[in-house]
Amino acid sequence: MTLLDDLAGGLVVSCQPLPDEPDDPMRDPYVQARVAAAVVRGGAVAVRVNGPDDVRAVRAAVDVPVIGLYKHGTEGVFITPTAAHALEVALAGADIIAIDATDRPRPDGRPFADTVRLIRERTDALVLADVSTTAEGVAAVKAGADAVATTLSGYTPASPPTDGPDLGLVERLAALLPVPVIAEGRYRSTEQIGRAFEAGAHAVVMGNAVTSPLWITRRLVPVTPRPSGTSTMGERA
Ligand SMILES: CC(=O)N[C@H](C=O)[C@@H](O)[C@H](O)[C@H](O)COP(=O)(O)O
Repeated sequence: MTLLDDLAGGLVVSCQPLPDEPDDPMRDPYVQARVAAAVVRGGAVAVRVNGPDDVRAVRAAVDVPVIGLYKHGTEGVFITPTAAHALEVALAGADIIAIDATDRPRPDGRPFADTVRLIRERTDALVLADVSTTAEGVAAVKAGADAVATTLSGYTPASPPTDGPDLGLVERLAALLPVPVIAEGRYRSTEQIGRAFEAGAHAVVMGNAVTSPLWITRRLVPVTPRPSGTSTMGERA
């Protein structure tokens, strides 16, 4: 039994501010901890959280596994790109560390397998390999990953962008790998969640569609007759 058994058949909710929005008002560890507490109350079996400050705050607020990552930059390998980032997020209280396991060069020059080894030596955390292709998933398991997630499909040169989730990748990985496969990336509906479990997912991660008021509102406003930015409030001063 590992912590990954706690995730089986469940919904994991990613509690993160928008990465490309420095002014996202949700960018605050206290806020993310309240969001995490709310999704756990709603039935989330685990939460996925970015950065040591948010991981620390969320860890103190919930009693489910915390999947921690540490985003650095927005280009190339940016999800927990180095062993140092991984160790820092483990120290902050993450039970499972999500790490980019694509075959692209890593900023510290250390192969993914080395990072996994170091995490094993220095922490009790499990390793979740974020991948974008089937081959990367297979390589990540060879390198020692405890679980594989489809997080990066659609965000690397090896995986063309799509509107919806990459259910095909979930199916291929689940058929091939001896470790849990976590479906992540652009899940927006109950129907998609069901299809991921049919494809063999161990758990499904949903992010912005649950936890980002900014992201959700920006998708709703364009279908209203009144475009945003037309308030008269500013004129009343
Ligand atoms: C590619 C990348 O950086 N993905 C990140 C991974 O941690 C997050 O930015 C996503 O919000 C999360 O994975 C889930 O989000 P959604 O369910 O909205 O796709």
